[in-house]
Amino acid sequence: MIQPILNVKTISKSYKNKVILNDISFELYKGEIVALLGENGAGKSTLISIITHLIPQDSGHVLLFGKQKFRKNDRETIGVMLQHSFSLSKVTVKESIMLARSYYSNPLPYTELLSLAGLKEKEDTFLTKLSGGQQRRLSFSIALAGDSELIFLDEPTAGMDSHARYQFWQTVSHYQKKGKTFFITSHYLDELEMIATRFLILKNNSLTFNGTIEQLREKTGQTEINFTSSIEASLFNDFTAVHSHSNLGTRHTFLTNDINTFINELIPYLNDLENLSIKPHSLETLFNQLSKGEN
Ligand SMILES: Nc1ncnc2c1ncn2[C@@H]1O[C@H](COP(=O)(O)OP(=O)(O)OP(=O)(O)O)[C@@H](O)[C@H]1O
Repeated sequence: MIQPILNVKTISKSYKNKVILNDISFELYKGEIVALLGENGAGKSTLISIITHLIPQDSGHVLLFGKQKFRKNDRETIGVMLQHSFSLSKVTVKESIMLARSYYSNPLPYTELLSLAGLKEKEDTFLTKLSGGQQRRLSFSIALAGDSELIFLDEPTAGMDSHARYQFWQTVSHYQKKGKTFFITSHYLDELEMIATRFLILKNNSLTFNGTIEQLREKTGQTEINFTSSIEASLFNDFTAVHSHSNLGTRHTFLTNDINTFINELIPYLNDLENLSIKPHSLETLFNQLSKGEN
C-alpha cells in the first residue's frame, strides 16, 4: 500500500478562544499538487504554519514522512514559501540564495536557483530593491533550495504579472514531474484549476471537501451552459435536467448534471439563442457556490 508523505490527524487550533481550525485530517501523497482553498481568514496560513512546525497546534498531530517528531535534519525534507516575502535591507540576491543553500546537505546548484528566481541580471541587487513579483520568485527558489521532497507554497503568485505566473506554474509542473509534491494556497482559482491534482476546502473551521475537481463537480452541476436569449425566463422552469438557473438580463447561466437531456430540451429554442457556450463547471463558480453554502 502506498504510504502518505504527510498525515494530518485531527488538528485543532484556537486563538483567544476563537476556533480557527477544528478537527482537520487529510493525507498527501508523493507527486501530488494539492490546493488548499478557503476564504480570507479561513485558516489556510495557520494550517500551513502548524504542518511546517512554525506554530503549535492545540490538539491532533502531524506525521511528516511517517515521523511525528520534527528534528533539525527533518527540515531538509520540506521547503516553505510563506505568504509574506522577507526584505532584509543589506542582503543581496546572491547572498540570500547562498544562505538558503547553506542550511541543506544537498542543495540545488546556485545557478539553477538563480535561474529559477529569474534574477540572473540581479545577483548583486539588495532584496529591498526587488519588485514584489521578483521577491516572490526569489522566495520560491529559496523554498526549492534544499531539493526537498515536499514544498509548501502560500499564495505564491501574489504580485506576479501574468507572464511570470505562467512561467511559475510551468516550473511547478516541471518539478512535479521530477517527483516533488506541492501543497499550495492561492486565491487565483483559475490557476489552481489548471495545476492542482486534488483540492481541500476549508469552511467554517472544518475541511468540507477533499477530492478532485470532478468529485467537486458531482456536488453541484457538472456542466455550465451560457447563452443570451430574449425568451421569457419562466419557460425554462419546465426543463427537467437543471441543477440551477440564473439570469442577468437576457444572459442565462444553467448548471446541469445531465447535459444530454438538457440539450434535448434546449433544441426547440436553438434559433432564439446567441453566444451559446457549454463548458465544465469552473473551480471559481464551484468554490463560490460552496462558500455561499448552496451545497
Ligand atoms: N497570531 C495570531 N493571533 C491571533 N489571531 C490570529 C493569529 N494568526 C492568525 N489569526 C487569525 O486566524 C484566522 C485565520 O488566519 P489565516 O491567516 O490562517 O487565514 P488565511 O485563510 O490564510 O487567510 P488569507 O486568505 O486572508 O491569507 C484569522 O481570523 C486571523 O485573524
